[in-house]
Amino acid sequence: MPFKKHTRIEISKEDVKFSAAHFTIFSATERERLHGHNFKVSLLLTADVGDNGMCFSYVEIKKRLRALCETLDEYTILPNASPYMTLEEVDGEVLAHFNGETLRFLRGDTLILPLRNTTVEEFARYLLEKLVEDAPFVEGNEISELTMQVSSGPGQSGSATWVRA
Ligand SMILES: Nc1nc2c(c(=O)[nH]1)N=C([C@H](O)[C@H](O)COP(=O)(O)OP(=O)(O)OP(=O)(O)O)CN2
Repeated sequence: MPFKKHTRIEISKEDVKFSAAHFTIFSATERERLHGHNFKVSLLLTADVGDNGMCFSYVEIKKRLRALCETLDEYTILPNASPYMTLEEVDGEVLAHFNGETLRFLRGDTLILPLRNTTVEEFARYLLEKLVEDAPFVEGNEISELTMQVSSGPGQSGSATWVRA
């Protein structure tokens, strides 16, 4: 029976992470208070194994994951696609309007991302989409599946998966 051999590479290193402040919005009227996490980022990758017994050096993956984490590190992260909150930038501040109140943040401390919420599942989707944008990396290494996982603490995480069509 014909079959194709794949290998799975997992990168799950303590220093592949980003520290950020956020608050999860649960409904039009309910949210958490602002708080922070060290969000840990892991990647599970499926690719073909070459005749040299390797798919490709996972150093390349770690380099990209660390670079992606650096873009999110040490910010208050706000979603600009929330169904319940609107953002506006005024005089060097970001004003977040939610449920009749306004939260104010210094623009320089804030990262506004195309997310619906600042949840682990949305962070995972965002980071996966950023990684897959690197077509030479994905195409060049015959990667067939990628699963990006983001954890807000031990025992809780969200993930997003991309499968080659
Ligand atoms: N589906 C999701 N639900 C929740 C998320 C999320 O990202 N996706 N996030 C939160 C909160 O932001 C919070 O940071 C995590 O919730 P909490 O359980 O309070 O986290 P702790 O690290 O304090 O875990 P403990 O079990 O309380 O130690 C909520 N929901």
